Order: sequence, then C-alpha cells, then structure tokens
Amino acid sequence: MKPPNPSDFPCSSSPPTSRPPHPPALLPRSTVQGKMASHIVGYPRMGPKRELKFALESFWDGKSSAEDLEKVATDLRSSIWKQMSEAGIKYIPSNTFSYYDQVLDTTAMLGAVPERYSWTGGEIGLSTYFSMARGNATVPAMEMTKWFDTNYHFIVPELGPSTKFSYASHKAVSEYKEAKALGIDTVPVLIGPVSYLLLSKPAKGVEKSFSLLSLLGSILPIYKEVVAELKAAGASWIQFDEPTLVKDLDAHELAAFSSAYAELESALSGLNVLIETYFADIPAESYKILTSLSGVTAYGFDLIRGAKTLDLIRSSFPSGKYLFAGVVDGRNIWADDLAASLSTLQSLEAVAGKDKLVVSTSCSLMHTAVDLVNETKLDDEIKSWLAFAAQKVVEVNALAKALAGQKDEAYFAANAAALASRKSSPRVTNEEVQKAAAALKGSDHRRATNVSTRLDAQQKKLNLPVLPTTTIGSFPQTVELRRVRREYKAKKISEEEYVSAIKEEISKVVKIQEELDIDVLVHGEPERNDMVEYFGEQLSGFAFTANGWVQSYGSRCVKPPIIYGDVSRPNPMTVFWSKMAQSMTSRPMKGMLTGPVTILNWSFVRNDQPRFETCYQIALAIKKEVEDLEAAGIQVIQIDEAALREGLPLRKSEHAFYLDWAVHSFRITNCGVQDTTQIHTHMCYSNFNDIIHSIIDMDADVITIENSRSDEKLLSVFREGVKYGAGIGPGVYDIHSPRIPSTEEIADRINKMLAVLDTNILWVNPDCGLKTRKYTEVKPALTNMVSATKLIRTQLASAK
Ligand SMILES: CN1c2c(nc(N)[nH]c2=O)NC[C@@H]1CNc1ccc(C(=O)N[C@@H](CCC(=O)N[C@@H](CCC(=O)N[C@@H](CCC(=O)O)C(=O)O)C(=O)O)C(=O)O)cc1
Ligand SMILES: N[C@@H](CCS)C(=O)O
Ligand SMILES: [Zn+2]
Repeated sequence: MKPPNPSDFPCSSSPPTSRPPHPPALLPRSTVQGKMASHIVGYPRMGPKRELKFALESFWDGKSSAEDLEKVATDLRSSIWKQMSEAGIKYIPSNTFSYYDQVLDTTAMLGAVPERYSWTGGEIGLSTYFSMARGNATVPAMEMTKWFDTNYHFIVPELGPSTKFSYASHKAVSEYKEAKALGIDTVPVLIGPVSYLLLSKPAKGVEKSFSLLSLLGSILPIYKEVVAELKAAGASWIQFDEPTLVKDLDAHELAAFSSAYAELESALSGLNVLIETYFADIPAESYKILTSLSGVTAYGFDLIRGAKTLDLIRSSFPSGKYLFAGVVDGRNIWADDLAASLSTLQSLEAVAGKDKLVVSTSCSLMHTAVDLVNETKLDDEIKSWLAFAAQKVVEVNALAKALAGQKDEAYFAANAAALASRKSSPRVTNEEVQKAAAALKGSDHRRATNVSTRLDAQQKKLNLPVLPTTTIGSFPQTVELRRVRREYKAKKISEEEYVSAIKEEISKVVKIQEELDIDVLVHGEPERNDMVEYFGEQLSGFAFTANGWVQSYGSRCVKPPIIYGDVSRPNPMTVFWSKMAQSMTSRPMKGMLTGPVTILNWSFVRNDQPRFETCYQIALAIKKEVEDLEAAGIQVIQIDEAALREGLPLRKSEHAFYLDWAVHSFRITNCGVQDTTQIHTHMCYSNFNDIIHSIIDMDADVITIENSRSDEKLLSVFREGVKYGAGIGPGVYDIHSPRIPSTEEIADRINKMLAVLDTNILWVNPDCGLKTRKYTEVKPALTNMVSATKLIRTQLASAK
C-alpha cells in the first residue's frame, strides 16, 4: 500500500465538497462573515477516501515516515475545517481528529501510560501511542471496547491509585493553533474528566473496589493546564464531551460532575464552556444537575435519540445559557426533515431565547459516512433521500439561516420533495414481507427440544473430541484476495475466474486447518468484504455506497449498508460456498451467517419504522438461509450476533424491550432446524455480564465469545455461579494484535476456563475472526492454540 499522495484527495485548496444531492442551484449560500448560530459536534477523521487509513497502515508497515503521516493528517484537518468554515458553520470543532482514538488521545494528554509500555516521560511519541493502541512485539495492546452503542471502539484507560499523571500531549492546543493559522477560530473539544474516568477501568492488580472517580483530583490539574494553554492561544470556547451523562448514573457519579466543574470553574473563567451530551435521552436527575452547574455557558443535547430530553428542555432551561440543539442526526444517513427540525427549533427559541439557540448535530458526525458526492453508483432517487457528513454540515447551516430569517425556500422545497418521494416510493414497501413480519410479533419461536438433548444428538453425529477446537470464520484477507473481489466487481475478471480463485482460497484454508488439526472448520469467508455488507448486497431493501466508510477502530473502517425498504431474500446467499467447502473435507464445516440483530445494528437503518420491525424482516430472510444450508447437508451453522450487545439501549429502562425482540429475532432464524443441526453464535468486543441471561435465552448450542482482551471479565459471570449448559468458547487469544500467543499462555487461559466451566461444554477458539491478521501470525497462533488444547486434553485424560 503506497502512502497516499496528498494531491490525490481534496485538501486545503479544494475541500471535500459538501454539496447535498439537491440541484446545485438550490444550495444555500453562506459567507464566512455573519455566520449563523451553527455547530458541529465532531467530524469524520478518516477522509472522504480513507486517506488517513492508508497513511497509517503505510506508516505501521514501515513504508512511509512519520512526516508523511503528519502531512496527510494536516491536510485532512485543514480541508475539514475549511469545509465547515466555507459552509458557514460558526462553532467548528478542533481536536476531534485522532491517529487512533479520542479516548486514547485523552490518556496521552494525561500521561496515563500503563507502566508496561516503559514510557519515560515528556511528550508522548507515536511509538508509545501506537504501542498502547496495537501492542508491540513484547507487550500486548490495551483493551478496546465499544464506544457507547456505536460500532466505534475506543482504547480503555487503565488507571489505579499509583497512576502518575502529567501533561504529556499538547495535541488539543496544537490543533487549535493549526486551525487558527488557517484563519479559523475553532472550539477545542476535550473528553470531559468525568466521562473519561467513567470509561476507564482499574489497572491490573488494583482492587475492584477502587473508585476511579477518586482520581478526579489528580486529573483536573492537567485539564486546568490544557485550558490555560488554550486560553493563551486565544480560544474563546471549549467543548467538554460528557456522553456518560445519558447513562443511569448514581448519586456519587453525579456529584462528581458537580464537583469537577466547580473545581474547573476559575480555570475556565473567560471561556465559553459547552458541555455536550449525546446518544440518548438524559435522565431527569442528571439534567437537573447538569443545567445547574455554574461556570458553564452552553449545553448540547442529542434531540434525535433524546425525544424525552426535549420535554425536559421545554419544561425548564436555565436562563442566559446557550442551547446547542442536536437536531441533525449524526448516526444515520437520511436527509434531515428540515421543516420538522425548523419547527422544533422555533419552539425552542421561546425556551432558550433567540440569541442563545444554536443549531447542531445530535453527536459527532464520525458515526456517519463522509460525503455523498463520492457516490457515483447510487441511483438519483435514493441519493436524494440521503445526507452524509458533508451534507449534514450544509443542513445545519441552512437551519441556522432559516432561524435567523434567511430561509432558503428553494433548498427547503427540494428537501421536502425528496422526503415525499421517499415516503411514497414503491421501492420501500413489500406487503408480503410486512405481513410475514407482523405475524411474528407477540408469538414465541424456540427449538422443540432442550439444549442438552440437542447436544447429545449432535455429538452422536459429529463425534468431536473433548475441548473441540474451531475458529470464528474469517481467515486473512490478503491483498490478492481483495484484488480478485475488486476485479470481479469491476467486471475485469469473469465469474468463472472469480469462482475458481475463491475456490482455491477456500481449499487453501481447509488444508491449513486440517494440517493444524482443527476439529470444526470454516471456509474462511474469502468471498466477503464485510460480514454485514456481504449479506446486505444479496438482500432486497438494501442499497450500497462506494465510499460510505465509517471508522470502526484505529485504521479499520466499515461501509454500512443502507436499509431503505422492506427486506427479503430473493436467492440463497451462502449455500454455494458452504457446500463447496464441505465437499473438500470430511470434518464438519461451519455454515457462516450474520444474524439479524447484527445486520440491523451495523447498517444505516430506515427511520420510518421501528427498528424491531426491520429486524424481524431480516430474521425471516436469515431463517430461509439456515434452512437451505441444513438441506444442503451443513451440520454446523454459525449465526454471528457480534453486535447484539452493542445495540443495547444506554438507559436501563429500555433494556428489556430491546433484548426481548433482539433475542426473539435470533431464535426465529433457527427455531426450525433439526436437533442434530448444531447452531453456533459468536459475539465480540462486549461486556456481557449484565445480559448473560438473555444470551442463555438465545438458546444456541454453542457460543464463541470475545474474552482475552478484556481481562477475562466474562469468566467472572460463571465464577459468580451463572449456570451455562450449552457449549461455550471464550476466546483464548486476542486477534486484534499482531502478537503471537505462546502455547503456555493459551494453556493457562484454558485452565482458567476449566476452573469455572465444565470440561464437556468448553470449546477452544480465538476471540474473533482472523481477517485482519496475516498468515505469518495466524499459522503460529493457531498452531499454539491446538498444541495447548492437546496438552490439556492429555492432562485431563491422565487425571481420570
Ligand atoms: C468484527 N467487526 C465488524 C464490525 N462491523 C462490521 N460491519 N463488520 C465487522 O466485521 N464491528 C466490530 C468489528 C470491527 N472489526 C473490523 C475488522 C476489520 C475491518 C476491516 O478490515 N475493514 C477494512 C475494509 C473492509 C472492506 O470492506 N474491504 C473491501 C473493500 C476493499 C477496498 O477498500 N477496495 C477499494 C480499493 C482500495 C484498494 O485496496 O486498492 C475499492 O474497491 O475502491 C474488500 O475487502 O473487498 C478496512 O480496510 O478498514 C473493519 C472492522
Ligand atoms: N464470522 C466473522 C465474525 C466476526 S465478529 C469473522 O470471523 O470475521
Ligand atoms: Zn467477532
């Protein structure tokens, strides 16, 4: 991968275009002077064509220098700021750029580097920074986990009473100055001190009872230093992102907010202070505390996922404070209903005051796609229904202008026409699908017999050894493989050539697994770009982008499909490849599907019907695929529900409803199979302890689950006595790091698992799929995994 040539993408002189799909003549015109009250919470950092990804990976591979990387980053930042400025945005964020993750940036700012990285102080350099993110040859990476209910992952800070803090990254200030040098006065964004601590975990060896919030007193002095430096650089606003405020916090946690901002008050004086919350309704008690903080000038709320927050605002909003109203959706790709947003905003003018209302996005735009202008293949009708980050910036500005009495009637009319076309389009509705999905509601779907009866029946057929070994599905996605897929898509190679290349790859993967002596095989998923995109491409009701990338973690991005209509499965999707793979081996070959909840949660979902209705439609489509796989002789079928936990609402009061329809959707997919067909599911990167009973209720025969990069938290559930009778494979090594785990280390992990789980239900597998790894890492890691398993099997046999 060559480092990108900065001139390959729009940079300083020509920023990524922000033009909405409406006729260009209808664009609202704005000038830098006389900007209306508009604000963007944050912006995608990868670039319109993933320029940052390629620059990072090239740097990591030693193919380009730190200077090359910095040049790409500088050009991206500058183009983003200029784009917002030229669109007329008044409050433009800075420090929302990151080389990996904004939480890790905060860890760097605070100098909270875990000891194992041997950092010796001073300004944190790229080597320490990337070692924390990705591990290095000798030290594993820090834990990575989901950012709230998004598909973005952050690096979890590890803190304890002996953590030494120091001001070790001046990034916030240097980005502010960088923008200022371009003539753009930005709002520097920091993750707020309370959210930072609440997103952290106690470092290894630190008492579980240790209160992370007790570290407030240690980190606030550093926040004060940053603030002082920002002030000295000329900043007039500062934004603290405190998204944990939308969660159910206890009195102690809420008190921490009051005391943190009281402590910062004098340092902040002279600055306008915005506290930004997002992703859900804010609880009434938290709202009360938040809006009574002194020294705070402005509050930002997500009014897309926070309908009840709107009621709170309407019932009381502190006088003299700014209200940053997040009416443009940062989590989806639909064009805003401008008339509806304008009416909401107008009603809020009466609450906050005309001069104190600022139009904003519901959250950072980093969770949506970058720019619709790069979509040359989407048809015009669908395109007219959409707005990506660049178009959302324009929407925000158009709303702000309309509020100020400068409504661009033509732009609003074009928007209304697009919305009407979406509402009435026959492409959206399939009555047969709607009826079938509606019939599912209120009923239950379960397999006829219980899991232990089924496992017995399956074992008779599969005859697996104790501690069966398997992998999660994907094998390394080589450059050659990506080339083959790309050329097939571009019709540069024939179907015959494509099938033959994929067949060869599957055969290679099967041979490797047989040589490694793995028990239950996978075909390696070489025909798939992404596990969700692949299925979406074959289902009706989905549309696809060419460049709708969204950062998932580090340099990794996903291209979520767009669900715009009722979902159905016109043809079998995986049977051809699974049958082919099974024909190559006498060992069981897992059929490999993505489950309905994951397809839902990892897509841009229609906003014109409840999520559960769309989920039931997908469940019916997957059910057909499961039945076809079974009919084709596939005895083990894995239905990945990697994102089930991620979709869990942030507020506890909404958990039961979600889990009910999510788990029900999963069961619908496989309730009709025979006892002898073994259903696996897989989940990654989540904390499952609070939903373990729902996981059990999914009634899968075997679950493989991420475990090793989160300090084996999962095992504590079983230590605490939760009974699990189905097969379970907590991951024995972290696949997100290039590090190769040793046989001893894996054996040690298996032994830890055996201490809490019955021998006859334990499976041995990695944490997740291997698609991001290289064969030079995968082969030795799996060799060690199988050796460790055999070692333990021998020990178990001799202990009998
Ligand atoms: C398991 N995970 C997943 C999540 N979400 C998903 N939707 N899917 C997941 O698998 N969330 C949680 C985790 C996150 N993990 C990952 C892991 C790996 C990636 C990843 O590798 N992403 C790739 C992009 C994947 C992809 O779709 N590639 C395509 C297209 C290749 C391409 O870019 N082609 C360009 C040409 C560029 C070139 O190479 O020359 C083109 O066609 O224009 C493919 O492989 O076919 C990444 O590289 O970031 C993501 C999340
Ligand atoms: N079967 C998928 C699951 C990822 S969560 C894979 O192996 O990549
Ligand atoms: Zn996974």
